[in-house]
Amino acid sequence: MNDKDDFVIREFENAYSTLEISDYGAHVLSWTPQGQWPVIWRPQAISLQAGAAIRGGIPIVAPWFSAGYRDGKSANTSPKHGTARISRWQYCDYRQELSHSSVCYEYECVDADVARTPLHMQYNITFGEALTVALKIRNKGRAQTRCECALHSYIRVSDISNTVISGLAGASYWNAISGEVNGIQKGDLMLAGATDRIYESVNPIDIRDEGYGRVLHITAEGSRQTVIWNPWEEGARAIPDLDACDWKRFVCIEAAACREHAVILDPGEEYVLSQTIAL
Ligand SMILES: O=P(O)(O)OC[C@H]1O[C@H](O)[C@H](O)[C@@H](O)[C@@H]1O
Repeated sequence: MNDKDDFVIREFENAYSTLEISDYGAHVLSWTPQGQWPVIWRPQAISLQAGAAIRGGIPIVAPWFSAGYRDGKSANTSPKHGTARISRWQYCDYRQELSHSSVCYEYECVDADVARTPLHMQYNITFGEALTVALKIRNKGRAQTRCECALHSYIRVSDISNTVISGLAGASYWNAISGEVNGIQKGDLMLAGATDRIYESVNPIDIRDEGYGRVLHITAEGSRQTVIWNPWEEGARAIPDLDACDWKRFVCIEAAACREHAVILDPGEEYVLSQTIAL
């Protein structure tokens, strides 16, 4: 296989929306409902490089989150956020129905966090009036294993300072920046600085965006936590693929099963994590 095969980008369109997806990482790059601003944010120039993660879109984080987690604390596993987002996935299928279309990818992963048990991953992307991404993970090995995963969606907003995130009120969170363990979300969330929080909540989330005059509804299934991330101005400077003001144009809302809520899979067992984004 040569580099050209690794970096295939596919574009799909139906009566309701358009979708762009890269075989490398099975990475949704953008999703745009007809007549709307894009809902999934992507940088203007996508940088595709073997071994490097694509910025924006929906990175698939698996089979570990961040540097992994073991014995009650962060581990030191590399690459960050697992191998799924920096591997070529097998494009399997495209189907068009009346109300939606779907795309399917598969990936054989041999880098499970514990016991190096092989995992079979299947990823289904369904788009129409809404977008649903569903990651199915099956333990193909003979031993029990654990894995972490997240659907790391970059949600496009007109301006992060005018964006109201609701649905998390009362939830406790781990603040990965300050290290605070039991923060409690008071009311709606409006970001005012670098944010990296893992909420103990799987409640539906609404994103109210005055600039675009719309509310996005985000729901998840199989999820155990919700991660909210934005690097803010200074953090964004350290990220090569972001232009100067890009950080204002997205907030990452991630459906996740990570850290102490990692998924334990017996041989042959399956787990599905999905996220749906609708207007
Ligand atoms: O820059 P990346 O490797 O894509 O990670 C981006 C971010 O992903 C998640 O939201 C994590 O909670 C953050 O700690 C991390 O910085």
